Amino acid sequence: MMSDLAGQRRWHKYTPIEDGGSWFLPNNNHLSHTFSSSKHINILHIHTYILISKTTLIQPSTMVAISKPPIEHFFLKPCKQTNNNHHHPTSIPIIDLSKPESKHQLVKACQDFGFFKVINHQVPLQFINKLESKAIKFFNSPLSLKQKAGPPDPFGYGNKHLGQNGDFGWVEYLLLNLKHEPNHKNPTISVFEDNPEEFQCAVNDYVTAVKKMTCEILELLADELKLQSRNVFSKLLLDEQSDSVFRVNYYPPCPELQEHELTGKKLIGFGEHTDPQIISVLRSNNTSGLEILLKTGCWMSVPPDSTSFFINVGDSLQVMTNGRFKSVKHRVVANSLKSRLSMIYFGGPPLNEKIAPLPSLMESDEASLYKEFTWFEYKKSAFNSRLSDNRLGSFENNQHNVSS
Ligand SMILES: C=C1C[C@]23C[C@H]1CC[C@H]2[C@@]12CCC[C@@](C)(C(=O)O1)[C@H]2[C@@H]3C(=O)O
Ligand SMILES: O=C(O)CCC(=O)C(=O)O
Ligand SMILES: [Fe+2]
Repeated sequence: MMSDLAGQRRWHKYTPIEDGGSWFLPNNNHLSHTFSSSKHINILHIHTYILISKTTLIQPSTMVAISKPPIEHFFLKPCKQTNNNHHHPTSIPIIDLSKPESKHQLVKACQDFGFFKVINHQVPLQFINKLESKAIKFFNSPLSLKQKAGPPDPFGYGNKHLGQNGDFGWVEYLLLNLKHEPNHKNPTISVFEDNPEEFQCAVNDYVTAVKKMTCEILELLADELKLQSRNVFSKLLLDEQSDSVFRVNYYPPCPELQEHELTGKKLIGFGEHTDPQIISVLRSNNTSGLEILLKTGCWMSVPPDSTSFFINVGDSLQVMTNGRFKSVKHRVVANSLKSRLSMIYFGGPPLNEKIAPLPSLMESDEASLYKEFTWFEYKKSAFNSRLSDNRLGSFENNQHNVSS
């Protein structure tokens, strides 16, 4: 069967191939070639590319017939278990920062979920709103302009590609380096033509306030864990050399998704993963999408709240607490009608910092669950991994060498 695809103007849905699957093709003048179903090649990479790209050229040499509906590859498997069990409803822990006695709850949240919501946080609303409006302006500007700040290597503007290893998502983002490096200019700055410094200023104000709140939380945690000093965690973020990053994610609405939502299908915005750093602090607009993986193996949707912060334990904090705190798996599903904008501060240690369980936390006969490594080593390995990989796996101590 041959299909001539010349001159398609809109997204089109086809059902032309033997297995009866339907598939989508973007509006793309360069797709003026003939597809033949005799050349079946099942490459997910190409399927997804064809599905999601409204702007990217697809080289004729990579054109293949598609035997399955590409949009299917973006669908997430529905959860068989239910999380709205009426007897034991699961809800996200809410920590009121104006009540220091909440530190007990804070530790419990890090142990049970690796995730919690923070209210009464003292981060000035004006910083949040200013940065949010500048970010929205950026994402709403022409693609050609945004691309001047890309591709992310790893910093800069990214569109649908996540990391360097073929992960995709229905998302655009700005990834910015917060590490103090002489002569380092964030790649995005030049894109804000009217006043480039203003954007950097908005980022600095926001990050400074969020970092302050984050350090307070880390100190409450250290306190409650009875660690030798309150600043064991926070000093890593406050260090001049702290390797922290900042990210703004923009999930455009996906109208094509509407018909599929009726059947309960979900589209990947940002695939499941854990964050490698110590701690991640997220603020989003009021569009849902974020989900966390519960111990039951069930994904729970996090109700959005633009006035609060959502915090998750990163892999490094899991290691420093020898597994007491959990680096939670999370993901974002795309929305058919509303855009989601999230801003995330990833607090990381200096590159040369040794990441290991804190001695004062270990019981006398307790063995480290992890091999010794520096943040540099872990980060390098993380950036070479795929989004959903179990990145800590190769740093775990196995049964034979735990006693050492
Ligand atoms: C596939 C990816 C994409 C990674 C690296 C690797 C695995 C984990 C991803 C994140 C998740 C947390 C923020 C980030 C900045 C980080 O440190 O790890 C992300 C990074 C990227 O978006 O580039
Ligand atoms: O954009 C979001 O809401 C979360 C994205 C995320 O988990 C990340 O960037 O690491
Ligand atoms: Fe994340």
